[in-house]
Amino acid sequence: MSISATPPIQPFAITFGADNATLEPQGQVLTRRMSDLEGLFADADAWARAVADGDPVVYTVVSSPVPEVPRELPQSITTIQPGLTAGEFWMTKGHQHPDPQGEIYLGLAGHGGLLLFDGERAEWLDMSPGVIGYIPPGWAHRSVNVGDEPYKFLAVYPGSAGHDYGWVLEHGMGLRARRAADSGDLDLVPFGTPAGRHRTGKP
Ligand SMILES: O=P(O)(O)OC[C@H]1O[C@H](O)[C@H](O)[C@@H](O)[C@@H]1O
Repeated sequence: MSISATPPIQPFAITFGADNATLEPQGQVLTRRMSDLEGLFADADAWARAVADGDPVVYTVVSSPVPEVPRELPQSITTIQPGLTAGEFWMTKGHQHPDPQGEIYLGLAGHGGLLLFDGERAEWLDMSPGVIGYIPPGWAHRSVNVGDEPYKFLAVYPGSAGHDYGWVLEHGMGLRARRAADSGDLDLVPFGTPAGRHRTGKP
């Protein structure tokens, strides 16, 4: 069942399906394909090839029926597929809240990271099942799947926070999450690092 409640909302329970990270009742479902992530990966040519080569689903966001309106507290479960685009881990678009308000994430499955950027400082929170990541007001945030399985997390956020995607296109996110070619480990590199290069300048 997919519904979207209208305020005033009556108290209700949502059943969380742990196996597939489902919500019942369920609200909107958002699907983001590679073509929706234009301008976000360091290697624009690799991004364009991935779009041409099937335009894969990178992540989905399943919301509860609680709407994004002032004073409500919507929730959603995001599932990011595992993948790499020219060595850069698949990720969400990332956004800033136009109305600076906090948000919490809870890791549910897989291995991910929460990249936070306030315009000057960047922080990385390692996310796995059971970890709560806190996003303070004023920090843009992007989630990244750094594992080989789908990374799933629950988000709870103020309904009036909003999503500013232009901020990330303008300011970047401070860091990029890459898979090191030699070790296969997570390598966080400065945001402006050319695609295919490491912090040390190695090819
Ligand atoms: O909005 P994106 O940057 O694409 O991130 C995907 C989603 O992540 C979390 O679930 C947020 O709470 C959602 O509001 C957001 O839509």
